[in-house]
Amino acid sequence: MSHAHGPATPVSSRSGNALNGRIRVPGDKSISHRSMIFGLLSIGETRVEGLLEGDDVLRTAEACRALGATITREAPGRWRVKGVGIGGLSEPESVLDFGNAGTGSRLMMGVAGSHPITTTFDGDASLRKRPMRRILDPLVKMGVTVVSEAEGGRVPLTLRGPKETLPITYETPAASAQIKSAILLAGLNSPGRTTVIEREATRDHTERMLRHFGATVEVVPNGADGRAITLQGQPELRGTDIVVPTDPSSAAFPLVAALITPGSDILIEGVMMNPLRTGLITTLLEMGASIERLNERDEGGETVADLRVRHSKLTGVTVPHGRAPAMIDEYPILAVAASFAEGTTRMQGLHELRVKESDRLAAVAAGLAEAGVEHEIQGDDLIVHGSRTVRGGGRPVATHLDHRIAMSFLVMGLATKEPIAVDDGAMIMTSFPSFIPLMRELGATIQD
Ligand SMILES: O=C(O)C1=C[C@@H](OP(=O)(O)O)[C@@H](O)[C@H](O)C1
Ligand SMILES: C=C(OP(=O)(O)O)C(=O)O
Repeated sequence: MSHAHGPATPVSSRSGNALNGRIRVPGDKSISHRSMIFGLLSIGETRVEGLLEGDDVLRTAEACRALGATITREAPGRWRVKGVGIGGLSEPESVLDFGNAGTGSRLMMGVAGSHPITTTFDGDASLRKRPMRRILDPLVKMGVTVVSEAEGGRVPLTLRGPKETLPITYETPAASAQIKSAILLAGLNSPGRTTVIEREATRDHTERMLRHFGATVEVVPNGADGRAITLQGQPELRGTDIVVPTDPSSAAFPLVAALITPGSDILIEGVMMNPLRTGLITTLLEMGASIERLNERDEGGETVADLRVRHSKLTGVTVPHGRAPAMIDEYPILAVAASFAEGTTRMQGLHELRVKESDRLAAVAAGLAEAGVEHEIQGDDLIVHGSRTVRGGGRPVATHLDHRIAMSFLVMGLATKEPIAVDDGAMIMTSFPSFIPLMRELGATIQD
């Protein structure tokens, strides 16, 4: 598998073996990005175990270096970050290139934008299409100047931070942990209290890590599903140890592969079970999946469990919009599971999928069409009419620089009558570099 920015790498998968064995997927991408960022903003040394060494996270590490951190890799997954502390960032000498990474770029806009330096952000063709207004709007309220931006508030864009960042109270316009986190990270370099109000709770890794590094954060409920998060600005963050739990969004691929491949019985070790990340498991259990949570324990401040997953007869369900934040990255792979379920699965309210690495609603629908799966898009709902046997075949699925589209359809091909090809597997490097070897270890037939 080539580097994420090399030439397109076609990959295909075919059915054959049942999946068996025991694997551990890499560290969580959200926590890995944040480990580098909090390391940069701390005084002293942060030691990280289990860092995801995917392209997205490596870009964030590079950006943290450009802003003054000293970062060393001691062994696979074991990294050290010597920080400069809040207020101590230096102006980068060149453009910060975030590649494919929405999380890295958006969180770092909050970090760098809140410092009196000028910083330019850029990325690949996918990142250049993604909306950044959602981050720029609150940052402008905090006193940040948008020196330049590509049309429609996109990268490449340049920010200049104010002498003193203003604290704000801000209700996020979309259920997005990236918006919330960018504001809270900017609030770190502001003298007052910064409050983010979310109508629906999103992943809380930033809040947890703020506390872990010594900041004071108050979280109060807001309505039935929301939260108000208040940060006291200008704390002294102290470097600390982080053990990165494994990524449930990566575990989702072998998990669904085992559910749809007859005869399969696998164990995925130590998967993070943060309740704001387990919407896919909730949904699959409702569909009749055999997933056992074994040996629950604490790792690095998060509950983790070993998941035993067996081939299962799935049934279609309705997935309410309110569950979307807890499984936002898992809809492509859920659509694959739904293709093999008896009956109809209706996934409601997926507008945020349109602004990911690709328009995931459109990309999933196009892939399902190639594989002969009946489906519809109604407004922001994706409806999949499943069947216990799925044809597969068709032309190579267009992945549009989107790792999750690539991995989802490679998983599908493990259980279809005809093989499935994707036009480019290179982007898998952004979040799950060991995807193909791990799947092969379980017995999957994947060719690149
Ligand atoms: O904060 C994070 O680490 C992430 C938040 C989500 O994005 P949004 O905030 O855009 O929903 C998710 O899709 C992304 O993979 C990681
Ligand atoms: C949406 C994703 O990531 P990001 O926004 O960081 O590019 C993802 O990994 O599915």
